[in-house]
Amino acid sequence: MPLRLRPKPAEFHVYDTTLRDGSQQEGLNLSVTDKLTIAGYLDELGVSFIEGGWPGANPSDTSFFQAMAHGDLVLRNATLVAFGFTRRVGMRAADDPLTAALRDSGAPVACVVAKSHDRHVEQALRTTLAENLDMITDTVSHLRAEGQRVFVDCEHFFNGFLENRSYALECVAAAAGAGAEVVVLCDTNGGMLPPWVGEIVAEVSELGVQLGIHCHNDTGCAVANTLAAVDAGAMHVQGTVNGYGERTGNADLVSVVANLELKYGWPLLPAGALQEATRLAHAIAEVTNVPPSARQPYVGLSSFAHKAGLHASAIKVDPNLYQHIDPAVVGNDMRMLVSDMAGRANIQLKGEELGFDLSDRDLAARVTEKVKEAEAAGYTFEAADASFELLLRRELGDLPELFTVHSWRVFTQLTHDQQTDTECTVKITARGQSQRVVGEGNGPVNALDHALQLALAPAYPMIEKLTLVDYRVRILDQGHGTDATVRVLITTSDGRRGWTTVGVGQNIIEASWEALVESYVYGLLHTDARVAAQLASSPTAPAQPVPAGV
Ligand SMILES: CC(=O)SCCNC(=O)CCNC(=O)[C@H](O)C(C)(C)COP(=O)(O)OP(=O)(O)OC[C@H]1O[C@@H](n2cnc3c(N)ncnc32)[C@H](O)[C@@H]1OP(=O)(O)O
Ligand SMILES: CC(=O)C(=O)O
Repeated sequence: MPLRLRPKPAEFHVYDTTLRDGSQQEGLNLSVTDKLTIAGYLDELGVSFIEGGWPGANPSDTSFFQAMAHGDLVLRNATLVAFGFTRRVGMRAADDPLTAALRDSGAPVACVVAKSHDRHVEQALRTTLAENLDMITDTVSHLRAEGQRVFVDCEHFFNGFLENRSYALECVAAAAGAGAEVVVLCDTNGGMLPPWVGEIVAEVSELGVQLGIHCHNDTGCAVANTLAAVDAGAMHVQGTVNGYGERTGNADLVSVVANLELKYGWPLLPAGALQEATRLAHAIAEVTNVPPSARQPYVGLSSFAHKAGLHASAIKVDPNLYQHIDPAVVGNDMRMLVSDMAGRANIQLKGEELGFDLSDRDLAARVTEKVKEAEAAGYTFEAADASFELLLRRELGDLPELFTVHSWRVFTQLTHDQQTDTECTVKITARGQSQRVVGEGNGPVNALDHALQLALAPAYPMIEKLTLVDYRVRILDQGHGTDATVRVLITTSDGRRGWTTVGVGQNIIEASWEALVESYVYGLLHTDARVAAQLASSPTAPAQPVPAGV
């Protein structure tokens, strides 16, 4: 059925405010270097405008604009924007130091935030409605006369429109009349819903002014509200990468753009740039140090992860049966999850992903059964791809015995000087060499890890390159207190990539040991040249082994 879609306007702006509104998010703090790095990524993504911050408001924003003017980063796609507010009450724009900071920022565009809600003018600015209109006109005219392009963000526009429609419209008209290229209608408190935004934007469009939209996500509708505004005539969308921003954040610009490119069919970014969206969104998250949400639309780790057996069985026939787009279009990947909800198809597809042929229905059914039994006992393979591969290899008879553990023991004591020290003894045979080794550590897992490494190093010297990088414990049967069953997930790295293994037990040390041993077995299989050669000569060797990542 053909859907109603607005044709792309002749001019359309993708405006990013990650560096300004995004950095208003609680816990998100950017240095000048961070800002330059993020600006580089945004430019690579190909947004039309990058709002760099508020020059004059704080030293790091001022320095950022100085660094940009100095050529520390040269933008290839985007135009830099400096953000600020209208001149102060009772001043001339030409005399206001913050207007001067905008003018002198070196940015070709200034985005000026203006009050457009009468109550805000009277209560927050504590001035008259007429003075606020003059502040808008004076500031925009001054900056235009000084040669800057000007956009105006009308703060609290939607609430203002609902309370005093004619005044809100007067603010838009004043901005446009003074030379603002785009007047951006802001849902500053984020309380709007798509039908309201659509209706109001359509009505404001009648002024014949180029309109933009800036939405916050307080109703969970920031992206939907942005699209409603676009449908009603907006030609400029503001948002932030990963939806960063004040309170619940801003419209996620990647979702907005992906929707417009892929659903509306509007080319907005340079050719090929959307395919970099997942990489760039994650790279930006690395700089902001805010863990990316796995469930983020389009670019999240789970955006194309399939868990349910029914889904996988259809995906085996055609991935599009359970996906709204091809993940590659946004640079993401389909992932098959293995869990107790898996059917044969999940296991076959996951096996294929790892390079194993599980087309044999009986074999796939056997592995599925094993997975379900293990998951019922508390194991989880969704988060532990490496343990799933080992389970698969065991079932295929394709797991050589790399070492035999005869015994292990852990001993923690409080010393006379009130320190605890922990010692672990393991007895292991590896490549025909039997050893009894003692490892020390600051706790039992650390000591087990040291002892295991020491015991394996003579037979497998490369084991020293493997490091435990993450350790997570979870109680499975809450309410059992200290005799509960626990699940341990361990992530190990060889310096280039990581993998996760799982152990389960009523004894936390036993569960840790299991996960630890699995992590070293997996590590040796994938990093020790002699083990790899041994595997390659095995009759059930996978066609092209693909290491599982974390
Ligand atoms: C909706 C938004 O998110 S807009 C972006 C908001 N971002 C920020 O506020 C971050 C950067 N802000 C700052 O560093 C500071 O607030 C500054 C430098 C801008 C101003 O600092 P101060 O001079 O100490 O003022 P303060 O922050 O306490 O109050 C804001 C002042 O601006 C006035 N003001 C608010 N909006 C506007 C506006 N659109 N135009 C002109 N003046 C305004 C307020 O009435 C208040 O005036 P007052 O000092 O006479 O009370
Ligand atoms: C301008 C802005 O950030 C807002 O109104 O939310």
